[in-house]
Amino acid sequence: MLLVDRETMQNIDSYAINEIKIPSLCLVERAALSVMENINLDIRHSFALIVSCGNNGADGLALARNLLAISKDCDIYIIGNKNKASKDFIINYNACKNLTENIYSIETIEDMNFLRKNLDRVNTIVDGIFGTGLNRPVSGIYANIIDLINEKNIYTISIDLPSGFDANGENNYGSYVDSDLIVCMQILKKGLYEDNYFRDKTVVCDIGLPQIAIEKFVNV
Ligand SMILES: NC(=O)C1=CN([C@@H]2O[C@H](COP(=O)(O)OP(=O)(O)OC[C@H]3O[C@@H](n4cnc5c(N)ncnc54)[C@H](OP(=O)(O)O)[C@@H]3O)[C@@H](O)[C@H]2O)[C@H](O)CC1
Ligand SMILES: [K+]
Repeated sequence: MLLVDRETMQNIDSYAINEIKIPSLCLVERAALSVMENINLDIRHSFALIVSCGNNGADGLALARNLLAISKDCDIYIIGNKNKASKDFIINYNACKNLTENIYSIETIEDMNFLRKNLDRVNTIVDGIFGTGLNRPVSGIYANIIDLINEKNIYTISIDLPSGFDANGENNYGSYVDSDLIVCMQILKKGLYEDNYFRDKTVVCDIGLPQIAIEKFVNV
């Protein structure tokens, strides 16, 4: 079984993008579509996509775009500073803005109260807050939102990793999303494998990272 830690996954991603010249946006699109393939669209019609502004969030917004394209009901909640957003996030955000008005920034207590109420409209939450970029304990509004997701007991899908969970399984960063399904990109992250509570909920999906990029950093 092929496993990677956070740093190795980041090396593979960046080698594929910077050396092999695979457009990052294509990987994000594949990631989004791989999540979509794992959603039962016959029963899931209403979604809350909760994202922050990195590429885990970009995957979430690309998924929102694809769900909106087939007329699914999507509320998009954004945490963090959009001025620091990744370019793949911004591209997908601009498209989402043209497809729905239901996009909300979550910054204040009032925003949190709105989120608490509005989440009851949906039967599916998509967690695109943190993936392999998580590198320190989760605090403030991020921790509050993760706790709220868990309180709600709504079916929740995490993109790549449950937000707040350390990809390496070494650090306790505080709150993490207690997801029902984890759609992990390309290679199983070590932390997910080592704990069968997470492993049993995880599917691993190919997003088109070439074998040559993987073999550069992992003994296959
Ligand atoms: N091109 C690619 O690399 C692809 C990645 N995929 C998906 O993207 C994520 C990884 O994306 P990345 O942008 O590297 O990071 P995250 O989105 O996981 O995190 C975003 C930023 O959040 C900050 N951060 C980290 N820890 C915390 C914390 N505890 N509290 C607040 N903020 C935090 C950090 O930025 P700083 O500058 O603040 O350090 C992160 O950069 C990967 O998991 C995949 O889902 C695509 O799937 C394919 C292409
Ligand atoms: K996530």
